[in-house]
Amino acid sequence: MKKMSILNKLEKAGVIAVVRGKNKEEASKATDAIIKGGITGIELTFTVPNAEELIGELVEKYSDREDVVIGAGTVLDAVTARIAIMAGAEYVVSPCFDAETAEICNLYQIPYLPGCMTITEMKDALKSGVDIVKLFPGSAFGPSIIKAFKAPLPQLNIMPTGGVGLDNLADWFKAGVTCVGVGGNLLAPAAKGDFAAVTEVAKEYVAKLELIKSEV
Ligand SMILES: O=C[C@H](O)COP(=O)(O)O
Repeated sequence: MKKMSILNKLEKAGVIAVVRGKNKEEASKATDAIIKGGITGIELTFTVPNAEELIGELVEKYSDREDVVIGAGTVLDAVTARIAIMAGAEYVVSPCFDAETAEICNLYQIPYLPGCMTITEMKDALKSGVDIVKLFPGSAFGPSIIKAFKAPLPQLNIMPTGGVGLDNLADWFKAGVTCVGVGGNLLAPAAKGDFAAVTEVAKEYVAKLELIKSEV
């Protein structure tokens, strides 16, 4: 089943790179640099101008890479979700939960990862067929919150995003998250045009993740 396969790829990727950029070219080069560094989860955000074009290009470019999973981020409504899905996005991420976006993702059997901060939002997301919630912003809580959320909702898969970096990666995974979203801490050199540095930082995340997974 395609949806399950995408969810499995997200879990296996562990780190999902939240790609922003001032234009399509910067975001494209940053994505290539991240994948070159070994990170296989890409969330191409709709704050990038013409994001849907780039999603289509990236899906095509990495079509022979079974491990690479390319989704759309900062999707605020169902119209944008449909545009992203038609462009080839394999999953959809929002900063907040939107029931209509969940419906359109369910229609096409595409995983929807909405931003949630409360038990009520998480419960509503689960009832709408969501498989992984994005705890956003993760920096507002910290890893210790995972145990508290999972006490009443042990079935919840959580992807914290916002403030996740090399310094707290292990703590999040030890707390029981399914995967994490990482933006600024990974992509900072891209804004200065240093894509080789992005690759090096990505390699550090991959190495750390391997170590964490061998310990968890
Ligand atoms: O939507 C996600 C955020 O933009 C990523 O947050 P971050 O840059 O703190 O990792």
